Formats: sequence, C-alpha cells, structure tokens
Amino acid sequence: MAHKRAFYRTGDAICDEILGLLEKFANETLGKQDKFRVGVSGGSLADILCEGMSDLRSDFSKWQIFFCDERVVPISDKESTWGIFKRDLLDHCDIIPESIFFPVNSSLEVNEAAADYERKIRDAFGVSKPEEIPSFDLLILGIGPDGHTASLFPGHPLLDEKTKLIAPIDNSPKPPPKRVTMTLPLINNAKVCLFGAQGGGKAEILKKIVVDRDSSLPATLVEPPKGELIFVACDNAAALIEGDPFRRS
Ligand SMILES: O=C1O[C@H](COP(=O)(O)O)[C@@H](O)[C@H](O)[C@H]1O
Repeated sequence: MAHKRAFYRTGDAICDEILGLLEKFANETLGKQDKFRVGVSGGSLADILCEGMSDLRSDFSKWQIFFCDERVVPISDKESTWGIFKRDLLDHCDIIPESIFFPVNSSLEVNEAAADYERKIRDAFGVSKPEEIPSFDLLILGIGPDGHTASLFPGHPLLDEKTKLIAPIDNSPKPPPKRVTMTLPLINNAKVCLFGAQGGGKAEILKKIVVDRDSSLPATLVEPPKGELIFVACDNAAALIEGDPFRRS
C-alpha cells in the first residue's frame, strides 16, 4: 500500500491544483537535492502543463522532465506528446529550456525506442545495475476512461512486466498503436504519483479506482509502497465519490 494517500476535489477545473502541487514538489525537492526529476503524461494533463508551467516559480535549470509514455509517431504528428510540449509550451516561452526535456526518440522502431529510453533514464539517474530502479521525484499521470494510465491498458500482458523499466507496445487499444511506456516497477518506485481527472466522463472510472480499488484497472495498480499517491479530481469527475475516500487509511 502507498505510504500516504490524498484525494483533492477542486471545483470546476484541476489545473490550478495540479500546477500548484508540481511547483510545491519541485521546490521542496530542490531544497534537499540538486535535481528535480518529473515524468509527465500526454492527453489532458499535457494540455494543463503546457498552459500553466511557464507561470511556475522554480529554478527550471535544475529540472529534468521525462515522459511517462509516448506515442511512437513523428514529432509533427498531433499525437506526439513531445510535439505538444514543443508547440504549446516551448515555442512560446523563453524561461523553460528545451534541454531539460528528455524526449523519446520516435524515429526509432518501437522496441528500439523503448530500450533507448530506458538507457536514457538509467544514464540520467546514474543507475546502471539491472536490478536497480530509479526513483522519480514526481510522476504526473492521467486516467483514461477504460482505467488505463501511461500506456498500460486493462488486460494487457505489459501489466505483468517485472524487469523492463520502459516497455514497447505495438497493439495499443487506443490509437496510435505504437507507443513506449513506463512500466509498473518504475512507476511504483516514484516518490509521488499524482493523478489528474477532469470532467464528468471520468466519474465512473475514478470511483472504481479510488473507492472500489478495482485491481483489473491499471491505474489502481499504481500504488508506490514507499511514496505518496495523490488524486486530483474536479467536482464532476469526483461526483460518485463521497467525502474523503482515504479518511481512515
Ligand atoms: O493515451 C493516453 O491517455 C492517457 C489519458 O489521457 P486523458 O486525455 O484522458 O487524460 C494519458 O495519460 C496518456 O499519457 C496518453 O498517452
């Protein structure tokens, strides 16, 4: 079980809470160590980060930003998460250096792209022994309507991956089919896993994850034993959850 769990209900939108927590964890981390290492997701969370990250007060030169998953498509494709960050954040902002981003090399074949990204992460953390698992300071994760997170989908064999930190997937049920993704051993070794859920379309799945703890859903399997697990949901996404679901834990 996660060391500490929290559930935040935020009114109409989750962006201020997500951005506020990102700033808080970055600055707390940089008060204790010289680098802040965060993993970001695609979809709605990427849009929130691109909208508000440049307003955060932090020393971005000490950040390292990785991708919890990426679609293996050219950066010019609208499905590329790195492409979204380039176009919607970096192209309009001169306080966040491009060099702090560690994108997936999507020009490689999907298996190679995953192996290459695992090497990049191991190099950045200085972790070379296969049995050692890097520990991200923060992972910002989304929740798909089917309960997927990163590119870990319900019923997919990748949920049982034990050795790879980054895995390829070439049959993603959600297009595009070719992706690379952080696996559960890497995700669950993070210091903080922060989920964001925006909109009434997430209400049913969020209840299954947060209240029912339905273990067939990949997002439920995110439970860092030594880290914090945080859910941030707008009122509509949290509509089927009463009070604080973690009151007694
Ligand atoms: O395909 C993906 O979906 C999830 C959820 O996206 P959302 O738009 O429903 O928040 C996302 O977290 C993941 O990074 C992405 O590749």
